[in-house]
Formats: sequence, C-alpha cells, structure tokens
Amino acid sequence: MSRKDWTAPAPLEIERPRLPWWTMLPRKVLWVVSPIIAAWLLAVSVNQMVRRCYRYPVTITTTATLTGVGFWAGWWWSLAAALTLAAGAGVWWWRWRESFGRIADRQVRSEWRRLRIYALVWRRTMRIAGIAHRVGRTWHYPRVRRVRADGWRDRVLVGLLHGQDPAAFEAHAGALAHSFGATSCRVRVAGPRRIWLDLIHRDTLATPIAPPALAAAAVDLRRLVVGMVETGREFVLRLLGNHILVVGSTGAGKSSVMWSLLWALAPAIRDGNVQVFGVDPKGGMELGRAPHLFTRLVNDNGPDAVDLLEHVAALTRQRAAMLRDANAKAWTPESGMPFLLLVVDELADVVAYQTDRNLKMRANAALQTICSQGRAPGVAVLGQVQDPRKSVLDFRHLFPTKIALRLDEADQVDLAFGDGARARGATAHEIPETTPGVAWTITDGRRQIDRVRAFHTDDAHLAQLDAYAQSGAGPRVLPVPARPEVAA
Ligand SMILES: Nc1ncnc2c1ncn2[C@@H]1O[C@H](COP(=O)(O)OP(=O)(O)OP(=O)(O)O)[C@@H](O)[C@H]1O
Repeated sequence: MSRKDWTAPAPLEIERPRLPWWTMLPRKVLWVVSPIIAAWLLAVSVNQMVRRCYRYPVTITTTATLTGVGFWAGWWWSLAAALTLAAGAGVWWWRWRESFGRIADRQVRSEWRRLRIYALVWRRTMRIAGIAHRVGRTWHYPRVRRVRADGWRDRVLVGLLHGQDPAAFEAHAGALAHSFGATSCRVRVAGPRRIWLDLIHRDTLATPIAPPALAAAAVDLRRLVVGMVETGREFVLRLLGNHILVVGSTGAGKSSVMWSLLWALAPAIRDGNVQVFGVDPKGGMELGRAPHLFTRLVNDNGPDAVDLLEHVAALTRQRAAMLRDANAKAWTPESGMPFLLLVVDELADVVAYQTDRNLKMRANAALQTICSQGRAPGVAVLGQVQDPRKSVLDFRHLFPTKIALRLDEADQVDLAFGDGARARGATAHEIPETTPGVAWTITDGRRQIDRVRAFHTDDAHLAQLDAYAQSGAGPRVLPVPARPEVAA
C-alpha cells in the first residue's frame, strides 16, 4: 500500500472528561481538606433542595407529607390523607371559586407548567436561539426566576446574564413562543437584569364586549371606562388634561373607541357639564348616528369645519387667559365652565388631504393651538386617523394617549407609538381583521403597553345614547370670541 492510499483518521471529536480539581490533590492533602469539601457539597445540596421547595412548594409539601404519612402510619392512611385533601380542594372550589382560582389553581398550574415546559426545554431553547452563551467550556444560561400561569398566559421572570439586554429576547420572541407552545411572546422589563416574558396562549379579547348600562353616577373625567384590558381589568381612559389619538386601518373599529368614550361621558353630556364638538369629514355617516350628543357638529372638512376648530381654539385661549387671571393652574368642575371635548373623525381629511391650502393651514393652526394649550383649561381632543405617518399628522406628539387598532404594516406601529414599541410587544399589525375594536394603547410617561378591546356599540346602543342625550337640559351655548384671537 503506497502513502497515497492512506486515509487520514477522523479527528477525535469527544471532549476529554473533566474531573473535579480536588481529585488531583495528593492523598494527604485530600485527608485534610475532605471535611471542607464535604461541608461544601452539603451546602450545595441543601441550596438545591431549598430552591426546589421554593419553586414547587405545593407539589413538594404534598408529596413529602403523603410519603411521610405512608412510611410512618401506613399507606392506607396516606391514601386517606390524599382523599381528604382532594375533598377539601373540591369544597374550596365549589364554595369559594374565585379565591380557589386565584390561589390554589394558579399555584398548582404554575408549578405544573414550570416542571413540564420551562424546566425541560429552557436550556435547549436558549442554546438553539442563541440566547445562552459559552465562555470557555462553560455554558451560561439566563435563569428562570419565577413562573406564574394565569390560564391564558404564562409570565416567566427571567434573570439576564451579565452583558445581556432585553433586546436579545425581543429578537427571538417568535422562536420562544413556538418553543413554549404559545401564540405570541412579549418582553417587559421588570428591573435591572430582570425581564418578564409574557407567553400568550389564548386571546381573552376574542369576543365583542357589550357596553354596561348607561351610568347614572357622576362621571369622573380621569377614569372613563371604555372597554376591557386583556388581563380582565377595565380599559380606562383619562380625558382631564389629556388628548387621545386613535390610529387604525379602515374597519379596524376606531369609531368604537369614540362611541365607548361618549357612552361613558353621556350623563355629563346630558347634564351640560361636558360639551362635545364634532367634525365628521365623512358627511356625518359616523357622528351623525347620535347627533344630539354634540353641541356643534359639522359634517365636512370645509370652511364650516375650520370655523368650528377655530371656535374651539378661541375658547381654549379665552379659558387659558381666565385661568391666568384667576391664578388657577387648571380647569376644575367647580369653575362653572363645562369641560370641552373636540372629536375629529378623520384628522387627515382636515389637516392633510384638504385641497384648499388656506383652509388646511387654518385647520392645522387651530388644532395645534387646542392640542398644545387645551389640557390645563379643560379642553380635550379625540382624533382618529388611518395613516400615522408624520407627513399626514405632524403633531402626533401632542397627543399623550395613543391607541393603535389594527394596522396594515409593521412599521406603522413605531410611527404611531414611537420607536421601540413594536419590539416591546405592541404588535398592532398582527391584530386579525376578525377582532375589530382590539387595540394597543400607551400613555406618555408610562412604559406599560396594554392590549385592550373597546366596547361594541351597535345601532341600538347609539339610538339609546342619542335619546339619552336628548333627554337632558340641552347644551349651554358658549359665546364665541372674536376670530383675531385665534390668529394671534
Ligand atoms: N369594539 C368592537 N367590537 C366588535 N366589533 C366592532 C368593534 N368596533 C367595531 N366593530 C365592527 O367592525 C366594523 C368596522 O368598525 P368601524 O366602522 O368602527 O371601523 P373604523 O375603523 O371606524 O372604520 P373606518 O375608518 O372605515 O370608518 C363594524 O362592522 C363594527 O360593527
């Protein structure tokens, strides 16, 4: 056989087995340090046991108790104890279902999911997704600190590695969702080197939500209930000292946010404590469904609409001057003046698509005056727009609360909310067409982004709302200041 016919042997691919360092010590030294090593091993084992008890308290306590009873008193007694425990849980579930669900069911479910899902595939998933890191021969994994299973989602508190940031998880949100059997995964920052992964299993907002009975109680302008948050909480909007921008493609359900807000405001509107001005460039097809709610309603985007916007801008300036004179910081119900709400059904028609340049400029100036000066003197704007681009609405930043319903493109999410919102989980572009009224919402100054659904107000609700508004004392007509004030 010539040298040419030789086949190079395959390189050895196994790692050399590693023995603990102390096994290399000379025997005499080993005798001396063995108590220290034994104490250290004991401490490690105790630490592991305590951790397991902390992670699975119900499972470990129950198993240990039943096993202890079995050894100590006999296995029939152990079976009897298990049956007593099950009967106790059954009575708890039957009589006090809410507390059973909140305490026992959640705890057992959390332990089960941690054991069955996260303990089993966590490390493998972290390695394949490239989130775990290898330094030398050692793999470093982000640590699962806590698991809370709410039924419709799992919340997993994760301790980040040194040098790692939440973006590492945000970039692999899809892979994490698939690996852990969820429909989506969101990342929330919980604190330094701590993030929550929200792994969603079921959409709690899948069915439309009817509005409650028209409120008889006093209306709180800081807390108007307009729907439900996916966690089951009320979806609350603040009108006092705020403006709200609603963004969504056609048919996304923008008007349901507006009608839900007017529904919550209805008693105050009926009593004249809140006055609503409306601009509906679609010829009254939307706002004209309950016209008696409006002190003034214009059904186009022409001169009348601009007059109305300038009227509200003038009232805003007038009120601001009155507050200044009275040394008051902000509007209060005690001021005797009604709170003003301006609703613009499609902002783009008024400030961008208007072909008359003069009208467009006047509308922009008036709206910016109201948005920039209206919060303190009790004037709020609720604007709706389909296209959140800056070229369409360049004063989006003047709306502290933003609500994004279904959007056509992923880029529109950050346009609506600001940079980074999509990566933090506000996936408005993924809202299906089958769930109109579902939205993401964010308020300036708060990091929290909520997934919500507005109430579904149908024709019968709007007829009821209109009749309810009509039954009141009727709006107090406010004097219109002279126009030059607006231009000033
Ligand atoms: N919150 C909701 N829950 C259930 N269905 C809703 C909800 N909001 C709207 N819908 C339904 O979705 C459809 C479209 O709603 P809507 O007209 O409000 O959308 P839009 O965003 O205002 O559309 P456009 O921009 O074309 O006016 C309607 O059939 C309506 O009944």
